[in-house]
Amino acid sequence: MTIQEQIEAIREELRQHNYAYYVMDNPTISDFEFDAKLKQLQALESKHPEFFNPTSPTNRVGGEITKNFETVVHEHRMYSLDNSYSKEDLLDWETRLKKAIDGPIEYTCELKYDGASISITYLNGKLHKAVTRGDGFQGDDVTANVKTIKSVPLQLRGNYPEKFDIRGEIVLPFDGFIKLNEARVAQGEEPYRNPRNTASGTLKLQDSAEVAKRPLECLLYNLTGQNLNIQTQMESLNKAREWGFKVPEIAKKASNIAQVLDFIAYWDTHRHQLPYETDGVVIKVNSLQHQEELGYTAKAPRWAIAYKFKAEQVATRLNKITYQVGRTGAITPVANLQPVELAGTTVKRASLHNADQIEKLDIREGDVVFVEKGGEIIPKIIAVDVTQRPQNSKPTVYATHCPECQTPLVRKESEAQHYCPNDTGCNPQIIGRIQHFISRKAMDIEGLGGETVALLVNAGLISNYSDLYELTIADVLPLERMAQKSAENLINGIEASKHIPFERVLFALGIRYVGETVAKKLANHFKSITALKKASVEELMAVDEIGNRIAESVTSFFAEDINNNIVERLSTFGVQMEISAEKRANQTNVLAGQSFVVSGVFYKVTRNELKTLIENNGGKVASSISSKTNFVVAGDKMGPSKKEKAQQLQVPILTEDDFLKMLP
Ligand SMILES: NC(=O)c1ccc[n+]([C@@H]2O[C@H](COP(=O)([O-])OP(=O)(O)OC[C@H]3O[C@@H](n4cnc5c(N)ncnc54)[C@H](O)[C@@H]3O)[C@@H](O)[C@H]2O)c1
Ligand SMILES: [Zn+2]
Repeated sequence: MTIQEQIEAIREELRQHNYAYYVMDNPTISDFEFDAKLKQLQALESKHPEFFNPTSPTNRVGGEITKNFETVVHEHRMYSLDNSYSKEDLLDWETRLKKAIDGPIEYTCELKYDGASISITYLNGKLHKAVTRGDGFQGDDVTANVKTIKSVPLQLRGNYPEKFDIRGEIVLPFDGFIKLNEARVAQGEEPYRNPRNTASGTLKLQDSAEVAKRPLECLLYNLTGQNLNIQTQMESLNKAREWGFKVPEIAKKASNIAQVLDFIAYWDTHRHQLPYETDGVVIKVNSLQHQEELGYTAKAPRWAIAYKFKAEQVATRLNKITYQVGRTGAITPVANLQPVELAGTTVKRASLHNADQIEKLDIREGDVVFVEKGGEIIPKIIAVDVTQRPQNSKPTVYATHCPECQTPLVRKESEAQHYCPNDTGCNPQIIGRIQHFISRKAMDIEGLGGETVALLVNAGLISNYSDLYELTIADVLPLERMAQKSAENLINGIEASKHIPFERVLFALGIRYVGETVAKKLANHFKSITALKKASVEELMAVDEIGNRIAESVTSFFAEDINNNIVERLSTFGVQMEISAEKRANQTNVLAGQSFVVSGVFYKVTRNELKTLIENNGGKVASSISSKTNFVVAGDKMGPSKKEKAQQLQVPILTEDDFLKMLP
């Protein structure tokens, strides 16, 4: 390969990774590997300036726009940041600054929040538009989604300029990320990999109601605009905070690189106590006058630099690989480690994901492994120190049988995970399913906890959730730590759950891939378990947002006699197996197959009521106008760009009254 071909090959590879990372939110290599490749390219390009190309990943912001949202051109470009990894890098930067600026330079140090960049325009104190960074020149209009974030003000306070852009990072704090993943795992889905990609993926969901359920945060760090009458970066942070934005109080002024290094050293360890992910420090020249003099390169401001924290790593011994069985029978391999301190916690276990991962890294029991806590919450093994491998070491043979019930494991062709197929006879699956059934978002049975479920199963009192409804006080009294009062509470709690609405019962059944939202959709569409049971894969897939995977999972659930028997028993005990008469009275299918976009301010009903009306009558609500939109319901103050788009695509525009007449 010639040097030119080599350069082109790395450029192409990096473009692919940029696409996977920014557009698909599903990177296939680690950031560390990505940065190393980018550095390699930078080195080659600077040695061979004759092969300069303005579209090289070294000269461009990595993101792209998608086709799912309206494209908006940024009035002020959005840049990336140059990276530094050492004191030397920072001193080099300072030297470059001093060549351009006379006199003392003041810095601000801020944390580098790890999420997705956003630019929000405010007009006369009102949120006007929120746009992703995209390729830096233009991005996706995700206003509807950003408006669901509670910490983003829709109306500002105090003395704000008439027009400005504010930039920041949309992040998903750790606790929200963990809860989201617990819910996914409980539904038999693969957990999300890290908060950053999840935040970015959430921002690009089409359904803003779904976005509203995820606890995103928006942390702001930059004001951009004309005549803002602000002199320094520090002042802009303070102003933004006054106007009502969420601006972390962590930022600090520094008058030299030594003070910058103190800030870095402090946060390198203390950042682990923050509720959200950070991956470095951003150092900016404080004076906006100086910033203007320094300007920008093709990709980044010269007046700022990011210092990246090293992901913390330690070496420790892997004592044993064990296998866990989840509620849905999914098998997760777990590395049991020699306990070791990492990023402020003691790590004893690390996730091994699946068989492919173990094979790829050739991870073996007895190996010394490198464990990293990067973007992921659960530490992971990134490499094996083969030089320390014991002489008698043998490659890992992945479990062939369920560790709990000894049934041979199965693996579907397109899936990475192995499963124990013995769903009715495998203890953790039996217990897990009942635990899911009684959980807060499902049947919410008061007085019954996960541990008691395990006790009941192990005592042979129940073997599936329908058995709960036959329990008596006398049955449960002999259990460990069970008194008369708690036994009564338990039985009353089970009795009360007979009033839980059908959509939650459907979720409680624990059909794989049928989470809360899907259960609601299916319940509203089919209205009863009898109708749902009869539905074919095609009929299921005709429901909005129900794909093949869910449809097949539902039909195979009802193909099992044992499941039908359990459902039948629940029904005879009085558990709700259809939507309530009251709900049914408010529902029709007159808008079936029609897609609506709602825009503006309404008088007879609120915007949310309008959306509910559309959905209850079988219609679909979308957030942006496309060729698939059947009607736009326009209230007062509908945005001019929406109006234009509707006219351009010849989508009929209805008034509030026009729409209400469509309903029975
Ligand atoms: N694994 C992969 O395949 C892959 C692919 C592409 C990019 N990446 C990773 O993405 C990163 C590069 O992405 P990038 O171009 O967005 O650069 P970046 O994330 O390193 O830095 C720029 C961004 O930092 C953000 N930021 C956070 N806090 C800030 C603050 N206080 N002040 C100013 N900006 C702040 C801004 O959104 C800004 O756009 C690298 O870490 C790279 O490893 C990974
Ligand atoms: Zn099993």
